[in-house]
Amino acid sequence: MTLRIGTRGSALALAQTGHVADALTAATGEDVEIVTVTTQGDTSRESLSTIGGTGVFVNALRDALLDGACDLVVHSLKDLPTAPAEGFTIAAMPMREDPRDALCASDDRSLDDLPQGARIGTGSPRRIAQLKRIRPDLEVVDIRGNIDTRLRRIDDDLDAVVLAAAGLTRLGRLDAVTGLFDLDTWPTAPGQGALAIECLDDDESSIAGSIALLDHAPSRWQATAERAVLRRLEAGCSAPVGAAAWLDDEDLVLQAAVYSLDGTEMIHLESRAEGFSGDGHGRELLQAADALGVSLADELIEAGAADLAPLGGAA
Ligand SMILES: NCc1[nH]cc(CCC(=O)O)c1CC(=O)O
Repeated sequence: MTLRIGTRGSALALAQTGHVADALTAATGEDVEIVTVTTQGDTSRESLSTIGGTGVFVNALRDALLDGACDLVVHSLKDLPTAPAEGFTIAAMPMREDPRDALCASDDRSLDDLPQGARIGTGSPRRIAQLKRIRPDLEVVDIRGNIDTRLRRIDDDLDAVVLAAAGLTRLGRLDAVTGLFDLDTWPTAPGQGALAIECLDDDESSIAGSIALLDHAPSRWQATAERAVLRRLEAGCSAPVGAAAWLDDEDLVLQAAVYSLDGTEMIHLESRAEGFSGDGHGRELLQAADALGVSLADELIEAGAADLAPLGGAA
């Protein structure tokens, strides 16, 4: 049997899918083929919000599954809406890459080294709020496009850009990183650095079982807790919300923050749950991770999170 993996055609998507293909070959011994799915988001010159937000990428890959053009697809988890999709299942979340954000600046500068009024590029409301909080003097410039396009702006018209360390790692561009933000002061997008391998939710098929060999339980616990925060807040991927979970011995620690768009206000809370041990892939720990995220989101709302920023809405 040949397993066909559907992917977007961007350099990052192809790099991610290449890793998954190698891991799948190693784990199953099956032949693996990569099918590039061109999406309207890749070909259109219109802004993403005009053609339906980041959901266009996800939907095009799911259509390829429904059409039988491929057997599984690879998503960046942070770009996947938190609402469960009927008929599809996330059969694996492989071991997560570094979830931190990275600063990429000219002349090897850290954030502290940047001169007054330096121009720094990011289009993410969360990153804008986090930057303004620490360096209100900076001029934040809204940038879009793929990672290489963004990196090229450094030394061109910008002093620095903020990007996910995971994407830079996967593209072999860690050389561009001049600083990394600590998760406990700079929580990132829920699920950042993690991949979701999705297939049709079909009991008759053995594909989900093959894919499940790539699942990494601790990564799934972390991502599940983080995404539960976003889901419970009814927030989209563009809301100024950060969440970070990690294991401290057998405790799952979860921190989450909601920011006002100008960065002047923040609610940042932490919670933890016990008993996350072994490599258990069972439902129970996933439910506990989800419950941890839900209760932390409730505490955020209780503390006034919904008054700080618009949480809902698409990118
Ligand atoms: N929103 C775009 C996007 N989706 C996934 C990544 C990076 C890889 C990841 O977080 O898994 C990026 C780029 C970025 O935010 O720098």
